[in-house]
Amino acid sequence: MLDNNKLLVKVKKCLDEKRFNHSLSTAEMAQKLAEEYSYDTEKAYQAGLLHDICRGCSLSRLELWISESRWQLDIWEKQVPALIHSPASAARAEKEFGINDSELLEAVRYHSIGYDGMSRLTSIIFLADKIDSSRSYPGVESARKAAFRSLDEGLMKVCRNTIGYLLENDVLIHPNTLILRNSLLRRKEADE
Ligand SMILES: Nc1ncnc2c1ncn2[C@@H]1O[C@H](COP(=O)(O)OP(=O)(O)OP(=O)(O)OP(=O)(O)OC[C@H]2O[C@@H](n3cnc4c(N)ncnc43)[C@H](O)[C@@H]2O)[C@@H](O)[C@H]1O
Repeated sequence: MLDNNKLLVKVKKCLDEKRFNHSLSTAEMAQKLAEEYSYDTEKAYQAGLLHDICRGCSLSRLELWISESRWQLDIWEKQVPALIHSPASAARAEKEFGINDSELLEAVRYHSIGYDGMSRLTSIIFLADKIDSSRSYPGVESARKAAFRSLDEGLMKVCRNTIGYLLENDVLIHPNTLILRNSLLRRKEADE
């Protein structure tokens, strides 16, 4: 595993100040969630730091990162340029940062859209990206509290916020997030 200080310096070079601060607070939130849910806090912190390393890249650069990697875009991601930075960040983490931990890379790759059946780390990064201390949209505080009651409760709130936000903006919603939300709802109903 890379030394955290070296990683911070390298990640800082990839991002503007606002994005770097978001990545840092996502890493800190991921570390807290990992502690809460008995996961490797160091790995969660590093995944949080790396999750957006391609967020500032041009579309052509994003496509280049993907084309030179084993990662692929699905048919929905191909239609939403704002989603391409996630698989591209996984590709860059692997190639430029030398990360070879497949669980960490998968958490970076799926941090925007999630999917039903996510690992604990992927769930933590999906959540941390949306509830980190730099976010201030309506409903974020309630999602933060839910995330520390249970991972599923946090995921449910974050899916609801994300889907509502995308509907409000009349944009395409990736089906992974809809399927994740339906599955969480089913699990909740089965537990009641
Ligand atoms: N399932 C999906 N299908 C299709 N497109 C998707 C998607 N999930 C995310 N996207 C879009 O993909 C982009 C990247 O998303 P992410 O990968 O989740 O977030 P980001 O890089 O930190 O992006 P940014 O910070 O610029 O985005 P924003 O504040 O608008 O928002 C980032 C996130 O913060 C939350 N959020 C922000 N403002 C909100 C609001 N007013 N209400 C509720 N939730 C809000 C939402 O979860 C939102 O996705 C975003 O533009 C997002 O809209």
